[in-house]
Amino acid sequence: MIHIKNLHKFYGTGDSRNEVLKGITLDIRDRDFMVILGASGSGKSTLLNVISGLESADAGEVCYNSKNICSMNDKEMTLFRKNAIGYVFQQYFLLPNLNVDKNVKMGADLVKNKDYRSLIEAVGLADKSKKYPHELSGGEQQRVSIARALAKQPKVLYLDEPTGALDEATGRMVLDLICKLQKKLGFTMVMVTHNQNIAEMADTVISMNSGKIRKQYQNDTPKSAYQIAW
Ligand SMILES: Nc1ncnc2c1ncn2[C@@H]1O[C@H](COP(=O)(O)OP(=O)(O)OP(=O)(O)O)[C@@H](O)[C@H]1O
Repeated sequence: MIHIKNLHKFYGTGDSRNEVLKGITLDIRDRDFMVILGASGSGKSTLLNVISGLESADAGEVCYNSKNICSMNDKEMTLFRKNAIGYVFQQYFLLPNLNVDKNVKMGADLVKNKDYRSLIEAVGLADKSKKYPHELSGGEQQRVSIARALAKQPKVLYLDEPTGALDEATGRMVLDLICKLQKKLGFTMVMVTHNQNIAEMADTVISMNSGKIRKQYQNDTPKSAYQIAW
């Protein structure tokens, strides 16, 4: 369980000081698939970055199993991110001079996971494991970045617009894959997206506006990537 309590985040100083998170309180259940929706600039990515430990909070708490990451020092935070968290972004951030196998191995090596090749297989790229990122399509590169994130065996996977750079058919395929892997491996998943239709796939949906949560609801029967409109 992740407990987020009265979280505040500011950017800038003086007259240009901007409160981007205005007291967010939220619980994320283990194994939940949570989608965060909201207009551009509402604070979705900032919330994701703060609760995943990529950015610091200015006030409030983010507790993983009762441990508040906001009071961790740099060393503790690095260890926490390494051991507990996986990230997938709209840009794939693959290393261009490493092939698929080596890109995924990079994630696996952080936690000494010897079984990372099963993930390359799970994302359907076993036959392309010797290819370099520039030899792959966008959807294939995103699948590599998902395999790399999961090779760390994270307890929570944070995704920021993972289908933002993909066409509809590829986006559906990537979402379907992520959801199947979540069911199989049992991690918690929090995804930021502009695409309101994707919210129908989630267990829990958060809607943000001007740095606050305006709406939160559960889907009793989440849809699959092939059942939603796009
Ligand atoms: N590093 C930063 N420095 C200053 N302001 C920032 C920084 N990052 C974000 N902001 C501001 O914080 C606000 C929220 O940004 P954020 O990226 O969290 O919104 P978002 O809802 O994810 O938007 P989008 O959907 O367009 O990605 C915006 O007004 C943005 O300009």
